[in-house]
Amino acid sequence: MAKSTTKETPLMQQYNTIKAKYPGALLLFRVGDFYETFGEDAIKASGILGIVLTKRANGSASHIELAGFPHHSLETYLPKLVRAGQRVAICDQLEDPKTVKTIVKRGVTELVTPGVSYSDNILQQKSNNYLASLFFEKNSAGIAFIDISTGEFLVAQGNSDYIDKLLQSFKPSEVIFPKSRYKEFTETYGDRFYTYALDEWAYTGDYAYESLLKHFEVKSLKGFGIERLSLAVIAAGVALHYLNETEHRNLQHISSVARIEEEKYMWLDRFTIRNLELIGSANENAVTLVDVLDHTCSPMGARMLRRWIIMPLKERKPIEDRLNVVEFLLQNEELRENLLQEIRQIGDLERLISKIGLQKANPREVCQLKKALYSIENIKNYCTSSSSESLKTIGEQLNPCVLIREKIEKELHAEPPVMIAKGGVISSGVNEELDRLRKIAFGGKGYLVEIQKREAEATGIPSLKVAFNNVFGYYLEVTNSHKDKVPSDWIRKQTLVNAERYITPELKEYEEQILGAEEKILSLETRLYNELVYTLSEYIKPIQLNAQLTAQLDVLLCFATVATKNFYVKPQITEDNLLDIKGGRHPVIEKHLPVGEDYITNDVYLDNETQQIIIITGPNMAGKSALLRQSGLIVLMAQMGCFVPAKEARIGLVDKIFTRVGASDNLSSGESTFMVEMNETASILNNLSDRSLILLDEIGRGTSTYDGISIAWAIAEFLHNHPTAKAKTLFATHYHELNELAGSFNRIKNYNVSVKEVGNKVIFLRKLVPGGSEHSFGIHVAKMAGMPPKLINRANEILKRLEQERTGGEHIKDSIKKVQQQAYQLQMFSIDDPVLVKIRDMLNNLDVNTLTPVEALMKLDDIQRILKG
Ligand SMILES: Nc1ncnc2c1ncn2[C@@H]1O[C@H](COP(=O)(O)OP(=O)(O)OP(=O)(O)O)[C@@H](O)[C@H]1O
Repeated sequence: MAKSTTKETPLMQQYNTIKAKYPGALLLFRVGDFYETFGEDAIKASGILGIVLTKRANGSASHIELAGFPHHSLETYLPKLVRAGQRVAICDQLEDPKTVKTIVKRGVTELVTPGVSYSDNILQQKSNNYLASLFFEKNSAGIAFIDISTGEFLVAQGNSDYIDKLLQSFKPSEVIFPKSRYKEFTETYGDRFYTYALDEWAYTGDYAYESLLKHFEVKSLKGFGIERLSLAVIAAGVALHYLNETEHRNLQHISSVARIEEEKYMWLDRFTIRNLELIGSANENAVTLVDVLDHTCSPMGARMLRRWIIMPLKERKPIEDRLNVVEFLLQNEELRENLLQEIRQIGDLERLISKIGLQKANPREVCQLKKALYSIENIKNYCTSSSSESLKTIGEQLNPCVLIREKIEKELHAEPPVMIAKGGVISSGVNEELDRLRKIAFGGKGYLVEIQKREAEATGIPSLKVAFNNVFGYYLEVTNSHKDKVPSDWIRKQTLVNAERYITPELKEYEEQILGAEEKILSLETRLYNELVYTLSEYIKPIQLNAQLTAQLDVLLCFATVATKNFYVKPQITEDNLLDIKGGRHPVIEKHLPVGEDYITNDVYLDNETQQIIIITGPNMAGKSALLRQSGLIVLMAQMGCFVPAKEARIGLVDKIFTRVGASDNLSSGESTFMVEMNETASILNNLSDRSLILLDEIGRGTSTYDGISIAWAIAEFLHNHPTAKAKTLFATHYHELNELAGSFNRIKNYNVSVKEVGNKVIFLRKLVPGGSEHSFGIHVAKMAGMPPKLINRANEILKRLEQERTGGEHIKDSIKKVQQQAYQLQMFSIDDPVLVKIRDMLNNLDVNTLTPVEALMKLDDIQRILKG
């Protein structure tokens, strides 16, 4: 902003005072019918919104940048600013400009940030929009998640692994923490979150505790079960403090706070969430599990489905309850259809009731609430009259809130406008004064005709006319021929060529009434409407419960739908320590195979006694990763309460799923990805339990072959010999050397994903069969990738040679040297071809002993490029 050298205008003084109160926020400053931005804000806003940037004088010797848009476009522009990562303070005029002579009072009415927003245009319908508040001490941290658009408020406390996992699962749109902890935060949790750091003073136990007591109007937090979580309480208190700071004061819809009950949910570490591609993927275009499963028909259901996916259960009873309802719904198609039809009518009841709490609901939304409550009543009837105990329980808890439904029905116009200013919101018969004013304002014509008729008769002027103009309002017009009949108390206002215009006290009084009536109607309707919304806000809790139960039903119905669509079966949940999947499929890959290809089903059996660890070898592209992931997904789906893609599945409850995928060297990142891989693997080994499922995909491939084999070997051995936790493990690897493990450890078994060699070709059978596999077929994959035939032939020769040498007990290094020496004699490397000389030199310079498979492939790629010129 250009510095002012002279006195600022009063408007800019007011602007600067307000701007200073909201550091870091872009201030939208209401001036008349526009929201204006100034200085740096204007530069930013014009860039993000593509609106014109102008300059205007600010005092006599300076200028300031300016960009603005009409106030009614706020809903269009605000989301763009917030999505671009801006915190936006909306500054409104707090009094009617018509009623004040000096500068109108202004103040910020809302500070919208990525994590604190309830506008439909900013929020994604199917995802929650969480603000995470984090407070950490040395080894542990407290976290609170708040979604102001739905009223959810959750807290947890634990070590950084747990907090990290929660951040990955809940994907908050914004994370707040104490200012001094910025470095620590990014070091521990990464730099991918939108963050905002707050002053330290808010982070005190007493202040936070008091804020919570005050908000919930309680004497202690015992009722919420969070009293002892001192760090989480601080995080939660600061979350409320932040909402207050962002000018969100009507928070009755945040009606309770709950602890995330760690002991109820399966532990999915962050790699599992990412690697199994549950609700998102590094690759934006990838299809994820939620894309396949989501057949919900309400936004609340869609959001709940996402929560169920990232938080599968680990207690048998609630899982079976869900599965039984899905089974019941599957068997009762008519009920299913009826329920679906009603849920579709309900809309986003959860966010709607939040808006009522925030006093931001518009008349049409209140009308929608009424419709939703009718559907709730129908759902209640369907559920209570069904023969499923679980559905009956849901039905009994649903509350159609008949009293308020009737109140809305009676007081609100059946089809109200979105904006209250349009009028016609409150029905007639609700308020006598409103009815009277409406009669005056809208019944005017009849009244005027009556006056005209009466006066015409009284004066004997048949051509008497009542009309209106802007100069002196309503008047009576008399043609010159009748002028003499005009009564003496009429006041002449205008003389025309052929006529004269008069006003009377009666007309004047009537006119004032009409003009005042419209304004009065608007303010009366607004008052009555606000009173109605206020009454509704007393029903937040039962309506939130309705929303939650409907969402639950929606997800269960969705599970029934996908089960029929995708031929899933009901899994058997047991307390045994085994996994027995027959004919399992990958729920996502099976939906996206090329036309004509079928997904090959596979059996996987694991237990803690005989077959705890399976080493899966097989060529590249055989389907090892798919098999690992499908096993993880089937367990996860079963414990969500969903049917599974298999012929049969017996799932002994799993408490944690860990996934690790060997790092593919990321040369550009500069960090040792192998080191990262080892760190991550170490964290699994420290958190094992007897009911854990571990999926290891090519662990160790990020280093040289022998290192890799040794580490993979040691990990398998460790898992097998762990004194307390016989974690079930699927271990996919390229190293067939690991097949030797089965000889020494009785619970390690070898399997391979089979292929058939026909002549020089490999056909992928994709069946998991007992026994190890002989070789990797990596060269075959190189051929499929289109490498030159000469090169492929040579690679085959080298391979054969190496295998022969190794079976003769020779060291791999020596074998490679021999192969290199022989290379000179081969025709392919005829010395005078400069291209081939270059390739020869490249190969000679390779240190095969430390070469990783990825580097080898990259070298092959280089060679191919050289050959192609
Ligand atoms: N059971 C199956 N039925 C049909 N197609 C499958 C099956 N399993 C895998 N595929 C297909 O094969 C492709 C390769 O599978 P996957 O990535 O699991 O192989 P991989 O053995 O892990 O290979 P690499 O060792 O190269 O990582 C998959 O993308 C999928 O399209």
